[in-house]
Amino acid sequence: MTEALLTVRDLWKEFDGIQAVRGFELDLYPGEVVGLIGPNGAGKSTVVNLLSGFHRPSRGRITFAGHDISQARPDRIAQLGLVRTFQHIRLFSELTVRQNVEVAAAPRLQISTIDVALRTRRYRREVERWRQEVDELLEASGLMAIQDRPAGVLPYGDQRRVEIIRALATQPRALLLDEPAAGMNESEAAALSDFLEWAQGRYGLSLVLIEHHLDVVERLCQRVIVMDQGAIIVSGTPEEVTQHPEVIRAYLGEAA
Ligand SMILES: Nc1ncnc2c1ncn2[C@@H]1O[C@H](COP(=O)(O)OP(=O)(O)OP(=O)(O)O)[C@@H](O)[C@H]1O
Repeated sequence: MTEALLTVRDLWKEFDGIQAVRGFELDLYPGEVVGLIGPNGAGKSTVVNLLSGFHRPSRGRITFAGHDISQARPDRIAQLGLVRTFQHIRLFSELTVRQNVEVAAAPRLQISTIDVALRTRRYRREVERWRQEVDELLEASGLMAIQDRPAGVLPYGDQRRVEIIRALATQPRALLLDEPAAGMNESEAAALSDFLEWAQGRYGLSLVLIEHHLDVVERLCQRVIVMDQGAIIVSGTPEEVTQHPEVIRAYLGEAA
């Protein structure tokens, strides 16, 4: 049987007496898309912060691709291929859309300073490959037409897409998306779902998706975990969880 890419066991996080995460567990398999939903303050972002090294667990064990990353720093975790996006967008606002993506893809260029100085064949080949990868991401995300606009002036939905393709440009094995469709209307959220579906298939990615748009979750996720007050209350297929009485009470009830 295939091994899980990411495993989380008995994960806890306490902030000044608040138990933000209580005993979270996860097995994320290669190519799997798992949704993480729950009302405000349920602990979803804290889980993503713990998995990506932005917070240290109070207790528990996180393993990614065979490495114990429970105490690892964000840059090390990203290097291993576990990459996250943020609920609050972080872009180089002065740079164009294209430059934002190019910067994210640049660390994977296999060239030395000598290659750069002498413009070797290797240099030209690598730069060509780099441009093609960036083109493909811009094309598939629908951002090619606005590639030369500064990222900071774009509408919110477009900035979110730039943030996601910046994450994809690092060629992660797993992506943690914290509310990628936040602030989007229904058609923008549907377009984002199309793009995420494409990206997931193209790169064989595993995804953990925190999302309040349930239509996005239902469409993309094979499995959904529902949190409330720091703990997992239900997990199952999207159909199972959205019909579960606990979920209707804790989450859908609140939304209604
Ligand atoms: N850095 C922090 N310091 C103190 N308390 C925090 C911190 N981060 C989160 N919390 C608390 O932990 C709990 C869980 O918050 P978290 O942001 O993880 O919830 P969430 O499910 O992501 O909510 P939302 O959907 O509103 O983003 C909340 O009570 C929150 O106030």
